[in-house]
Amino acid sequence: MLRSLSVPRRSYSGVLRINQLGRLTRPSLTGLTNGVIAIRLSSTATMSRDTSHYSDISKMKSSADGSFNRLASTFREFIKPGGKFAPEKGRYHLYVSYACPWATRTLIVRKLKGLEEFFPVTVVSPRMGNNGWPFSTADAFPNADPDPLFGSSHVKDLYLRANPDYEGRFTVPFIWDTVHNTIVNNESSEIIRMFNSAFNDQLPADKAKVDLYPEAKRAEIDELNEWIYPEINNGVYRAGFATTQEAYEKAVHIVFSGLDKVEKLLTGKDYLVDGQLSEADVRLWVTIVRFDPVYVGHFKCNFTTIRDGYPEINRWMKQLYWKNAAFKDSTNFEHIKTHYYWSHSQINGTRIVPFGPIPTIQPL
Ligand SMILES: N[C@@H](CCC(=O)N[C@@H](CS)C(=O)NCC(=O)O)C(=O)O
Repeated sequence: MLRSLSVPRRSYSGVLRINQLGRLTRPSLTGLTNGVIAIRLSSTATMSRDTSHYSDISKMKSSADGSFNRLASTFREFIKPGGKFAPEKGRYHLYVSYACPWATRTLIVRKLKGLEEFFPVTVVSPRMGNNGWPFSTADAFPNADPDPLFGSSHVKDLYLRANPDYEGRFTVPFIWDTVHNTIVNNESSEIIRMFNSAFNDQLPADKAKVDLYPEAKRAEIDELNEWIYPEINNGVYRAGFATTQEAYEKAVHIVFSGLDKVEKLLTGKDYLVDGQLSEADVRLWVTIVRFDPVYVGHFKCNFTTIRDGYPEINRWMKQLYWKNAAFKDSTNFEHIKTHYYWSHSQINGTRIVPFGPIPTIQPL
């Protein structure tokens, strides 16, 4: 496709880069008149600014003491009636990875709330290389999709389309708005809150009444989220991405003391907050289901496994997986295992994906 574009100088002065499949990713320049150049548009044309320090996770810097600190998400708008982003069918799109726990939160809640038609989903390939998350057109993988909106080759192309000056990591999940052609929100904890309530008046009664953050239980849920996120959800990453022995040991002890607390909380109970499924379960579950297949080995969280060391957590996890399709259908162990073991070459240089555990999740 050949198009004329007016582009600022810096966007065509970028260096040549080779993507993970060995392809040249600089757009080819075919003419230049008065600042208007003809660019043979490849889907990578939007990414000529050098953003490799954000897209390549193997080059991610840790803090001076060797600990991992997650950057805050930056697109933080809300879908709400009367707002810039109104709750409308056919308007939004959800981009996810099956591998990513934060993205899996959004898939689970989307399904629990029956929002499939409001948020069509695109799944990236699990092999995150030096350009970040690829779509299937750049890296074919079973159950990965092409980008249906723009034919982008990588998630980063969409971030730079939304904001050419974007500074930050190119993360999933995120919601794309086809009216303003931008990212509405890339923070899963906020996306699941929107899913929980913003579309209720357009949903059938049985789905509208599903409430994962009920008024009466909010204080209890907030209190759980407050320690489960740093100690467990992000805790496993802090153990796995630590670059000193000291930072790792500190982080891994926090993970297991968090799990000990959860084991006590779940004893004899089906849900964290008495009697009902809430967002606290969803937020914890996505980490627990990855624990034995990935975090025990890859992130060195190996004091014990969930199946051997935490019978109550294991029972809770299996029940949700085997009895609730929203959980099982949002989980793809092939994507999960491949992503972590393949993508973090700073931790697993051979990129070998372990065969076990067998089974990946135990039967009920
Ligand atoms: N705060 C974000 C975190 C999302 C996130 O870190 N996603 C990871 C995958 S699990 C990602 O896309 N990382 C890409 C990168 O850091 O380059 C959320 O909860 O939505």
